[in-house]
Amino acid sequence: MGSISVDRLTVAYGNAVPVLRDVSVDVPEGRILAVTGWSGAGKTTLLRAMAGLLPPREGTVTVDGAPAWPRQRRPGRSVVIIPQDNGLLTALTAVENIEAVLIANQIRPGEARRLALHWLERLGLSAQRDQVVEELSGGQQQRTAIARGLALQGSVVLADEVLSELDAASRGMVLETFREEANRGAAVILATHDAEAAAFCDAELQLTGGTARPRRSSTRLIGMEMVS
Ligand SMILES: Nc1ncnc2c1ncn2[C@@H]1O[C@H](COP(=O)(O)OP(=O)(O)OP(=O)(O)O)[C@@H](O)[C@H]1O
Repeated sequence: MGSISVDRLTVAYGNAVPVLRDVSVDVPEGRILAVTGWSGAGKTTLLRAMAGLLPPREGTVTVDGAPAWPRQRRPGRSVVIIPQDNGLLTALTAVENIEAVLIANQIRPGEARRLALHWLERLGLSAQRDQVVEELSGGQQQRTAIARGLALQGSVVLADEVLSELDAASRGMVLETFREEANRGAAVILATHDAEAAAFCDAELQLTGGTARPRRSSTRLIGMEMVS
């Protein structure tokens, strides 16, 4: 159902030295890719380029066979990004945050409510559904953002450092939901510093270039069939 292909991708901010240089990776449907690397290595940059939010300087990103850039504004929810900073509206409740995004994506209000409640329950947040976000703990906010992203049922799911505030039990639950998403047919990409989470994934793309060593190859891939 979902696949993403990154081919010889180079991304830079303005005229600066590229953050990513010559990165290639394919994530077929049903697979989970971990994107690892030190702070500043370019994990968020890669996910944003995969989502079509940043233009390639060179190379391409292809989602389900279509170019990710320029980003399509047509209705549809093929690529979903769960951002590192959550991006929740703090004055709204957990359920309202999810409903608002679903309704903005052409889902009818009744169905949006049903889906929002389902995903909050799936992430262990039924008791928090009517609490405003600013009253939730960091980990509860992170799980709310994950529930909001998964409720969109994207064919490609990009999760940016979404485990950082979670205890071990919650991390396990979230990884299990990502596995279910992959089993549904999505391609899942998880940027993480967590070695255990990376080991749970089907393959790992380690970014080693960053801005500190821009002349070195940016990628190393562990996991055979994803090498392109
Ligand atoms: N909007 C921007 N404008 C200019 N430079 C940026 C911008 N966003 C990120 N960078 C730079 O790009 C590099 C990679 O940043 P990025 O956020 O992709 O790294 P990361 O691996 O996700 O880091 P972390 O693990 O700390 O989240 C950094 O040197 C950063 O300063």
